[in-house]
Amino acid sequence: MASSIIEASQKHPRPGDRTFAYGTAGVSPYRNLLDSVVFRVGLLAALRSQKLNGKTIGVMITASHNVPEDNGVKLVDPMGEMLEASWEAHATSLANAQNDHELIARYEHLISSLKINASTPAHVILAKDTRESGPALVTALTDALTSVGAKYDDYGILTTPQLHYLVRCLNTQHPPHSEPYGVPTEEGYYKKIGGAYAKLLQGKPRPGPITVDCANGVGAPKLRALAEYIGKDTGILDVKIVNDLVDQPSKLNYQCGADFVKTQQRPPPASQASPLARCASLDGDADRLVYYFSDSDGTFRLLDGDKIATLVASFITDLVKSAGISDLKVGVVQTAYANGSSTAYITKTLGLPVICTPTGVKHLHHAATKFDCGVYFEANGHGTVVFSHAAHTTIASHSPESPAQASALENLCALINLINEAVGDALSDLLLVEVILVHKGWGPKEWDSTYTDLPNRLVRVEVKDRTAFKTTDAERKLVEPVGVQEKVDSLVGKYKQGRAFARASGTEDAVRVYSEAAERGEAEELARLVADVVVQF
Ligand SMILES: CC(=O)N[C@H]1[C@@H](OP(=O)(O)O)O[C@H](CO)[C@@H](O)[C@@H]1O
Ligand SMILES: [Mg+2]
Repeated sequence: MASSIIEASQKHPRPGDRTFAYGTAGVSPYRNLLDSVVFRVGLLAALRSQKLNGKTIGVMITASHNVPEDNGVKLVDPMGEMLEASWEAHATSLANAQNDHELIARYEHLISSLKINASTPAHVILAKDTRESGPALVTALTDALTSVGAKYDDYGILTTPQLHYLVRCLNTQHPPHSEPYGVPTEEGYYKKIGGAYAKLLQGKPRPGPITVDCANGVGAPKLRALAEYIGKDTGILDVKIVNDLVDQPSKLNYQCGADFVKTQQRPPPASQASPLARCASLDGDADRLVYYFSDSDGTFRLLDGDKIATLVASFITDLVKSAGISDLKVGVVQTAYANGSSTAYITKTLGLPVICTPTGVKHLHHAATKFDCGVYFEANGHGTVVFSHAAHTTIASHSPESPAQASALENLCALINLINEAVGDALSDLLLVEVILVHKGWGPKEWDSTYTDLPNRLVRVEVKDRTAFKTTDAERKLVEPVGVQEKVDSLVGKYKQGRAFARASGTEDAVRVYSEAAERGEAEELARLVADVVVQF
């Protein structure tokens, strides 16, 4: 084994003195440096599969919303979740081995310390987004898998959530799973969520046209395929796709996409919709979604992950109640970046519990499993709903006592099929929002008016050493460097409805400062002052 790994690894040498880290979004984003990392992540994927008795592990090659020249890689665990946190360090360890000798030593150390039976057959599935560097990185990955004798299936170009879906389907085909999550094919994905969407819209008015900005990425062909599956003639998914230049890789995420819209607080130039028309943007690998529209007076209105979370949580709460089910706990999970107004709306108006976790969907996902119906979204539009085992069995075995309850129950079952429980999924979330707006009889303005966002500001601060910034309380308070938090607190105290925090980014070499206040000018000022404090330290 060692000799075949070395022989393959020699084709994917480690570049100079770079240090890689497996973090919030896998190893990402890196430019031209990822070949050896992907090779080594491939070795780890096979080990992960062997450790879990041959369960299928996913490898996705993408750098999401980042610039086209970057790329990244992440692993998907058997139920479609992010790689278990304790294994991130193993990925980092293999990625940073200085030479092949050290690589083999670390690989063999993992086998012995994790008690892996090296003769267990491994199975890995892989996919990539539309980046130009994708095919070469797939070669690095498959070279690694071949060198350790792992079986693999290459699914070509997919959205990140489609790969998560496939992993979950493949690992739920047999007992102890009572039924497979779905058919493990791309078509099976469209059939499952498209079918649930059509069911939820039966007898309802059509949603009307929606403009979807696909960030010039993989979302464009996949949304088109989904719309085709749902059927043009049914007229229930009338999408106008913009930013679909998939054959021009340099356009990926350029002046478009969910991250552009959220951070710039403006529509992508290519998305020209009339006032009050629904618009949405996906990111480069289609796991984030934001909505927006322009008001009658032309003002841009953003409906971000917080607005999606509140919409979904309120709909599920109503549906559970209408179905006559009383013992399911619905809750929402957010991060510190959630707008304070959304948190107040969830607790006070919707009467639901909220959990705040550190940034990164793996934290949110995990916390959401504490509820029967756990709705989680990052403000940037990445999120989904997870249903507990109890929720699945209660809903499946519930006997309705009236036609109204029966219809609510049917909708609840269809809703579960519409939602991608494995991971936040822009295509599934898009259909989900469309369904809810139809059921509520709302346009984007009614949805937007549920609560008013507090003016806020997010700034990126360059510092010498971001690791000096250590936080507690779901990243809302700094414990190091000592003394910074007191300064932040005294600034925040001066602003009406003021809130601010600073934390080291997990994906970029910077500290992020977030602020909110009652007035726009105050939020801006607060962010600036907190950023000054950060720079001083
Ligand atoms: C403020 C913000 O949007 N942070 C993003 C960003 O994390 P940072 O740790 O802030 O760099 O990238 C993560 C991965 O995509 C995403 O989960 C997170 O929400
Ligand atoms: Mg993404």
